[in-house]
Amino acid sequence: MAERPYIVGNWKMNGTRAMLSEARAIDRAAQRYMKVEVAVAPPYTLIHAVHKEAEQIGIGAQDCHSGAEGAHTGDINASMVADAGAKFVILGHSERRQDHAETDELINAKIESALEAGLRVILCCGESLETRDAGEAESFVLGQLRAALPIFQDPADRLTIAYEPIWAIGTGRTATVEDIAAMHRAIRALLDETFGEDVSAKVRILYGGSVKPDNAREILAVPEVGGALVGGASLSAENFLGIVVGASEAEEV
Ligand SMILES: O=C[C@H](O)COP(=O)(O)O
Repeated sequence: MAERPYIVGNWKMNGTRAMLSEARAIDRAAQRYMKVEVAVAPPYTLIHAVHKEAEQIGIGAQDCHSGAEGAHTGDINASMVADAGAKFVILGHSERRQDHAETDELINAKIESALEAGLRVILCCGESLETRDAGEAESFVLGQLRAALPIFQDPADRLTIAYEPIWAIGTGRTATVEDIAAMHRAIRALLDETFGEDVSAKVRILYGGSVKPDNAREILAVPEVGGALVGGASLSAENFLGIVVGASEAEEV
């Protein structure tokens, strides 16, 4: 694996200031696992507070608006999350695509705006169960990525991909390691073809979907997997750090 494994906690719509103690615990413990890059994406309301607590971990946002400042009540743009302390933004998550009808076009506009604001992007992709059962998982996922990859001029520095099969998110059901490896290989081949192998090698591909302390090591030991995007298990420092430990152990194998 070219880079350190990257373990990112996506807190989704969870967390009040009471979560700051968890963030502090994650940050302090992360200093013991320097072979792993650790980050969290709190809700907008906590980005600045977590950023102020964090010495070791990276801080990101879960979304951003595609535009500059202006009359968009309730929206937050990329410069605003960067100003609050975020260094990356998660874009294209299936919950945004489903709950907010986000299209590839809108996601692309958000990517452009995030890159302009100096943010790194974690670009999510993943198929539904129907698509997988129809045998179209790979073409669907690669189609999602083909729509966005050409925007990245400097992918080595700016892009991380998160493959998250929708049917594995929050369900307790993970894809098999064979399925994960196969999809990650297909994504890698697309990155090689789009950017060339040297640049592609610097882009990590994360797996997301019910990653927990008890399955983290097995998933993260898959050579094609460069880390994990963790939802539910990132809400407790103990569970999240269990995954960081799994990543650290998988790295030593
Ligand atoms: O962004 C994280 C993913 O949606 C995975 O969520 P989960 O770990 O709760 O399944």
